[in-house]
Amino acid sequence: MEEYIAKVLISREELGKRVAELGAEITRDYEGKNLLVLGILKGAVPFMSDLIREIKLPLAYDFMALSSYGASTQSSGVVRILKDLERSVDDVHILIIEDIVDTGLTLKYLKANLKARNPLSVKVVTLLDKAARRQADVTPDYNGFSIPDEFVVGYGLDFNEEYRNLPYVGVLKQEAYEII
Ligand SMILES: O=P(O)(O)OC[C@H]1O[C@H](OP(=O)(O)OP(=O)(O)O)[C@H](O)[C@@H]1O
Ligand SMILES: Nc1nc2[nH]cnc2c(=O)[nH]1
Repeated sequence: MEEYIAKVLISREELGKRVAELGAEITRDYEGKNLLVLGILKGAVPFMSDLIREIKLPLAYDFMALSSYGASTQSSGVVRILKDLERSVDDVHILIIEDIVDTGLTLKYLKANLKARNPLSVKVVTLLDKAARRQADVTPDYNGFSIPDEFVVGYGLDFNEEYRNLPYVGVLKQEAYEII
C-alpha cells in the first residue's frame, strides 16, 4: 500500500498533537452545553474516533452519510443523504466532524439541511481545509490543518476506497492513478 505514497504531508505525531489541541479547544467552548457530535461517513471515522476522546465532556455521537464524489476525485456538486440522523436535534448543539473541506459544496448543503431542523447551533470541525478549491461560501469553525491543492489520502481519506487506514496523511504518486 505505502509503495504508492509520494510523501507524508502530516505525520502520525503531528496528527495526534493537533487533535489534542482541537479537543481542548472544543472542551472549553462546549462546557455545560448539550453536545451532539456528528460524524460524516466514511472519511471522518479515524479523526472522530481520536477527537472524541480528547473532548472531556459528556456528549452523544451519531453519523450521516452523504454522497458527493462517487469513486472519482472530482466534486459533482450533487449531494445526496445516504444515511440520516436517528433522532431530532432541537435540543442539541451539533458539531459536524469532517475529514476535509474542499469545494465546500457538501458542507454548504449539510449546514443548510441541519439548520432547517432547528438545533441550538451548528458548527464544523474539519481535519483538513483545502481553501484554494472553495466554490461555496463556507468556513469551518475549527480546522486541524490548511493544506495545498493536492489530492491526499490516509487517516480516513481514500482513493477508490483504499488508504483510509494509513496512520498519516500523504500524497499519492502519479502511478497510483494509472493502475486502476
Ligand atoms: O468540500 P467538498 O468538495 O464537497 O468535499 C468534501 C467531501 O468529500 C469527502 O467525502 P466523500 O464524498 O469523498 O466521501 P467519503 O468520506 O466516504 O470518502 C469529504 O469527506 C467531504 O465530505
Ligand atoms: N481522499 C480525498 N478526498 C477528497 N475529497 C475532497 N478532496 C479530497 C482529497 O484531497 N482527498
